[in-house]
Amino acid sequence: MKIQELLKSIPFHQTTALLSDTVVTGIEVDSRLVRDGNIFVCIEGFTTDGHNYIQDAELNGAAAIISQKKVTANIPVIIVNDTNRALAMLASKFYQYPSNEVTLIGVTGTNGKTTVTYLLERIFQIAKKKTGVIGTIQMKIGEDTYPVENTTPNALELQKSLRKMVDEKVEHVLMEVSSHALDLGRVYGTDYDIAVFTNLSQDHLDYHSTLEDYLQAKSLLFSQLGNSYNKGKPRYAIVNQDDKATTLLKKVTAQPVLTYGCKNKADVEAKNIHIGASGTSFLLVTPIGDIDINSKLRGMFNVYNMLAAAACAIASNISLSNIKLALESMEGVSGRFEVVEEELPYTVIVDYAHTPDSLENVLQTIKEFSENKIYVVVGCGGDRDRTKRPLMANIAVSYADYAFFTSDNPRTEEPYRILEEMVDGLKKQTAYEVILDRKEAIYKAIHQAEQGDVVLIAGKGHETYQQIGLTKHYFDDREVAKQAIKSRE
Ligand SMILES: CC(=O)N[C@H]1[C@@H](OP(=O)(O)OP(=O)(O)OC[C@H]2O[C@@H](n3ccc(=O)[nH]c3=O)[C@H](O)[C@@H]2O)O[C@H](CO)[C@@H](O)[C@@H]1O[C@H](C)C(=O)N[C@@H](C)C(=O)N[C@H](CCC(=O)O)C(=O)O
Ligand SMILES: Nc1ncnc2c1ncn2[C@@H]1O[C@H](COP(=O)(O)OP(=O)(O)OP(=O)(O)O)[C@@H](O)[C@H]1O
Ligand SMILES: N[C@H](CCC[C@H](N)C(=O)O)C(=O)O
Ligand SMILES: [Mg+2]
Repeated sequence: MKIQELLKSIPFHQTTALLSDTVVTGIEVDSRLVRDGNIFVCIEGFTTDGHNYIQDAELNGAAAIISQKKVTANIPVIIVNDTNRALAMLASKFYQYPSNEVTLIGVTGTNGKTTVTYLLERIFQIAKKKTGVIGTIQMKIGEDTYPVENTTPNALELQKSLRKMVDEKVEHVLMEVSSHALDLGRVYGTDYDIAVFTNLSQDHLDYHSTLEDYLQAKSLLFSQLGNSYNKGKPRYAIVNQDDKATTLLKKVTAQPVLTYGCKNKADVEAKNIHIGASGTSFLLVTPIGDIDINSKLRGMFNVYNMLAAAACAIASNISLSNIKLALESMEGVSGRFEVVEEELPYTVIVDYAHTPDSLENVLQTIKEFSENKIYVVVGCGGDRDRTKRPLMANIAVSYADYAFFTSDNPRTEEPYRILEEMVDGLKKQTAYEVILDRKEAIYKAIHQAEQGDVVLIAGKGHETYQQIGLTKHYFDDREVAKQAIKSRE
């Protein structure tokens, strides 16, 4: 694409040199990956500043620089107010607005995003639509999977991935949209057909200064809904009527709203809810009719996830019978309430609960069906919201009979300090121990379990690493749990 054509996507900019008829061969944000004819976009990061690498980019053959500062270079420099936003606009144009060519569903909220996207994947697969998924676990195109760094990729990766999906005939894309992504403009210029909100509770207060700030970031998905390029498509906002944050989301969206809930009157509701040890049943009440659902997913929080997915499916013209078939055939999501081995005298569950609210939900669910003691193995991530540490520790001991506090990705923090911050906040004398090494903690918990006990290993779910310092060491809670179970025999 000619550079003049590409630059039409960022109308207000200044150039330091007259631009030739240069053909842009690609866009790059990492100077080390720049190739001949690429334009290099300088991003101010959290660790370093892309503006420091302009010379590297030049040496690697960059054709032009997009900068938000006055810089000197031997190639044209295009100055914009905000390079993050410019990147999103340029990438959307370079990849020819792929979000206009698929039905794009964005899911945001503190908990349940991954679960809702996989419920939707199942629903659209049952309805014989080719799907793509972008989220915490991986990126998926049909059945092909690709590793990811972030829950929501940066704008460049996102537009590239969406184009690949269009090329591979994907019709419905289900993607998680994190608050970081919304705040950093990773999804500007992306045209969502449906925006879904799960819930809001405390997380990420390291990044967002207050809960209001965090909500404001999440609300961008709703205020941006339908403000993009293709004006022809119907769009919907799907919101949780039982969550206070929904009031703001309804205000900021200009699109029709479909509500779901169990407590307050909503368009899509669950009635006669029964939460059992092996699954959940309820009557799904919707504007297009009512239908009984018998799901293998456990916990009240999963009723909410199923309602969010069902509301979204209804907005996408999927029949109730297909919704039922999909919800009932869903076995679960990797690392979410995953029972490690069936047929044991005790139960071992691996779950991705890494926020106070999710930990409480999952422990509440276990408490409802457990016959005996509950053991919990849990930690808190390093370089992340410190205020959730004492909250999670208190929740762990108030539901479990015994807690093992252990490492969960200490990253660049001193691992022991994180655990100290957890236990220092404990409000009552209680039964717990601190075991720094996660494998040792899992072994000890599993070795103590007796008939009818439940061991919950929380926080890492599907993750296959333990990050200590800057190094990710291979670690899978499910594999370690299996080894611990075997070592008892
Ligand atoms: C805080 C944050 O969002 N960081 C993201 C950011 O990294 P960074 O700010 O550290 O980038 P940096 O290293 O300072 O580099 C700045 C710029 O200089 C460039 N550079 C750097 C070196 C060089 O030699 N040449 C060069 O050009 C880099 O390519 C970059 O463009 O940009 C990277 C590339 O896009 C991201 O992978 C990285 O996410 C890190 C891994 C991260 O942990 N992010 C978390 C907090 C996050 O975003 N999480 C949310 C999910 C949260 C949830 O809902 O639970 C997510 O969406 O994943
Ligand atoms: N609707 C919900 N409400 C509260 N807790 C939930 C809900 N759904 C799932 N959980 C809990 O949160 C954990 C994470 O679920 P999930 O991965 O679906 O959320 P997520 O929003 O994608 O998280 P992340 O922000 O890490 O991407 C689950 O393992 C479960 O313990
Ligand atoms: N998306 C979340 C995942 C947290 C998972 C937990 N295992 C941790 O490392 O804190 C984050 O990056 O904050
Ligand atoms: Mg997720």
